[in-house]
Parts: sequence; structure tokens; C-alpha cells
Amino acid sequence: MDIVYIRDLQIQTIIGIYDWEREVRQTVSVDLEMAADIRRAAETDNIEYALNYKAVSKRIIAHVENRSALLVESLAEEIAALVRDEFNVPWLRLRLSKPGALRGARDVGLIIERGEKPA
Ligand SMILES: Nc1nc2c(c(=O)[nH]1)N=C([C@H](O)[C@@H](O)CO)CN2
Repeated sequence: MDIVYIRDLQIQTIIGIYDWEREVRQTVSVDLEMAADIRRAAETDNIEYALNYKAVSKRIIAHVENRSALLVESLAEEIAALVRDEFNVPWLRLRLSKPGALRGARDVGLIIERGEKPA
């Protein structure tokens, strides 16, 4: 199994459970690992056969910027579902973090894995 990844994709969005968090955009950071078979793209040197991380990033940004979730859990599940459905990704691991959201911690958030890992 090969992995195409995106690290520390920073997006501004409304997220959080507190009143002040409903009024100001905060930064969330996305790390994403996606199962892929990169061999055909490598053999042909053709983006048509690649899992295009630029296209995935643009889709995630569009979704997150237009959302105003309360919980990081909701946003993480939505991102995982759209990446799997729209880019035909069989398995992914997603870390969604809120830098600076908790005093004393660099960031907080969660890590989820969805789908089945190909052999
Ligand atoms: N498991 C979670 N815990 C908390 C969340 C969350 O989204 N998931 N959110 C908050 C607040 O919005 C926090 O980020 C503000 O500092 C608290 N706990």
C-alpha cells in the first residue's frame, strides 16, 4: 500500500462550542494520509493516474471554510467522508487539530482512520 499525504494544511473557519468561537475564525490544521497505488502514475508520469493532492486540498479547503461546526469530531468525519467518496480513497488517516485552543498545549484535536487498508 502506498500513501499520498498532505501535512499541516491550515484553514480558517468558525469552530467551537463557546460563544466567542462562533464569532471569530480560528485556524485548524489537517494532516491527511490516503491509501493509493502510485505505480501507474509513476510508470506513465501522468497526473491523470495520480491521486492529486492539490485537488484534494482545494476540496477540503472549500468545505472547511464554508462550515461552522461546533466540534472537531463533526468536521473530521465530514472531511473523511468527502475524500473517500469523491476521490475514491479506500482508507485514510486524518488528524484534525486546533492550534492554541487549549492553554498550555500546542494543539488539541483528534486522529481518525476510516475505510479498509488495501493489501
Ligand atoms: N472532544 C472535543 N472536546 C472539545 C472540543 C471538541 O471539538 N471536541 N471543543 C472544545 C472547545 O471548542 C475548545 O476547542 C475551545 O478551547 C472543548 N473540548
